Amino acid sequence: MAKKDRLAVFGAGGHGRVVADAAEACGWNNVDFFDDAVTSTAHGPWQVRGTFRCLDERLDEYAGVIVAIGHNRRRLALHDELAARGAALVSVVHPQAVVSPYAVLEPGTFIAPGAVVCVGTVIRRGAIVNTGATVDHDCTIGPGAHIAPGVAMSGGVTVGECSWVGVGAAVKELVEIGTDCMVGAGSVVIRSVDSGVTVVGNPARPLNKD
Ligand SMILES: CC(=O)SCCNC(=O)CCNC(=O)[C@H](O)C(C)(C)COP(=O)(O)OP(=O)(O)OC[C@H]1O[C@@H](n2cnc3c(N)ncnc32)[C@H](O)[C@@H]1OP(=O)(O)O
Repeated sequence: MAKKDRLAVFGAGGHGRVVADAAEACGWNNVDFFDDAVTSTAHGPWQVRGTFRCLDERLDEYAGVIVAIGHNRRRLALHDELAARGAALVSVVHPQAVVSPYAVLEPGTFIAPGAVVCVGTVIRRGAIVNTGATVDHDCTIGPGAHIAPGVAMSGGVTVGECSWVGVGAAVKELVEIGTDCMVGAGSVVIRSVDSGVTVVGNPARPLNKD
């Protein structure tokens, strides 16, 4: 495998380490972290090279940049800011993910090991399809959305911007999940979900905390 040199990962948390690990597995040489909160320079096998400002000053040194922050809105905002500054935003697809050649991955997406992305599906910028999640045919996963580990998504599902489908959830075909939604862990979504709503359970219903 030809090595690609060098990748900057913004966000030195747990998700960032998963992305760095996958990046090495798919051929990136020299993976560096940047983070505004983490002060230590050693980060497991990797180094934290500085803050967002440091990254901004060194964008020319990186053939690839990806934002790997768990918070969906923040990840998407930083992705867009880096795009405006001319960063070479890339996707990272683990070699043990299966992605149809007839799927579209926009820049800044992360596809984790064991994930499956089927024909006709579009994964918009900054979205995550996490470990072992399956996204079947003709789905649209919105900008900054997160499909958590083990989700089973049927065909033709739409997930809006920055929504989070929780670990192990199942989503019926053609369901539309709005923007900034939260689908609880293990939920079974059989009806569309309005924007901004959290749903849980089987069948999934809005979570009313009153
Ligand atoms: C690599 C990674 O680690 S990726 C991370 C993956 N993690 C996830 O996917 C987490 C998904 N998050 C959840 O499921 C959360 O429980 C949420 C967001 C749905 C709710 O969280 P909170 O707002 O903190 O709700 P809270 O814990 O207070 O629970 C409120 C009520 O909802 C219930 N509830 C919470 N989550 C669920 C769920 N997934 N399914 C069914 N009921 C649930 C609780 O039992 C509680 O009910 P009660 O009032 O009768 O006791």
